[in-house]
Amino acid sequence: MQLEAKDISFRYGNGPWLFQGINFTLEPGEVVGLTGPSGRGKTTFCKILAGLEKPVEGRITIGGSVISKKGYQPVQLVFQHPEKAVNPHWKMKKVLGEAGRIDSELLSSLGIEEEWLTRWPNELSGGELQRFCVARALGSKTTFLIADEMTTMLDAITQAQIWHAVLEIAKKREMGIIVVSHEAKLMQRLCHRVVEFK
Ligand SMILES: Nc1ncnc2c1ncn2[C@@H]1O[C@H](COP(=O)(O)OP(=O)(O)OP(=O)(O)O)[C@@H](O)[C@H]1O
Repeated sequence: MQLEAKDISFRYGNGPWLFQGINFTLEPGEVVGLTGPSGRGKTTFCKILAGLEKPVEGRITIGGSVISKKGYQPVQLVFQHPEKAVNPHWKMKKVLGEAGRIDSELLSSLGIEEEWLTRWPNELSGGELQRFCVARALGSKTTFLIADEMTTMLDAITQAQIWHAVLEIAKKREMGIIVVSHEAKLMQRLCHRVVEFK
């Protein structure tokens, strides 16, 4: 089922319009890049797609139906800074628990070591923590993943390992992905098409 944004307009409070009348679709299994200058509203648009921000106009649907606020959210978002996305008072096993049951194959494909599960978030490196955020976003009910600068702060090897694992899973599950990045080479390598936010 397709993820569809129809006639989306948004502004914060009474501020200027960030964007108006945006139409966008993402098919299952499709990898689409989102690029454009800083501050144009890419992250805001991603939040709207994931139901974290309400559009002023327009609607988001999956297979023609508005996504319910209750229960597991099928559109999952991973941001650049994992330390802002996890509860510092929860050990990693509990952090992962938010996604429901996570299979150990997924954890090992993301390079997550068993021993890390008993640690606190501040006992992991940024790259290690981000692997957990990716794993958490890939619960079995996720149908679309939004990667907003997901690997920007990581070294090339970690970046490659994470994307390899994510793309394998996406292929297996026919999951659609949005990649937000300023790195043209990464976009070229990963995406079927790229949309520019002007
Ligand atoms: N909660 C908020 N309240 C008011 N303004 C906001 C809020 N969040 C973001 N903005 C503003 O909205 C604009 C768009 O921000 P957004 O983060 O969506 O842009 P972006 O295209 O993702 O930028 P970047 O490429 O730098 O990440 C910016 O000018 C930002 O200052």
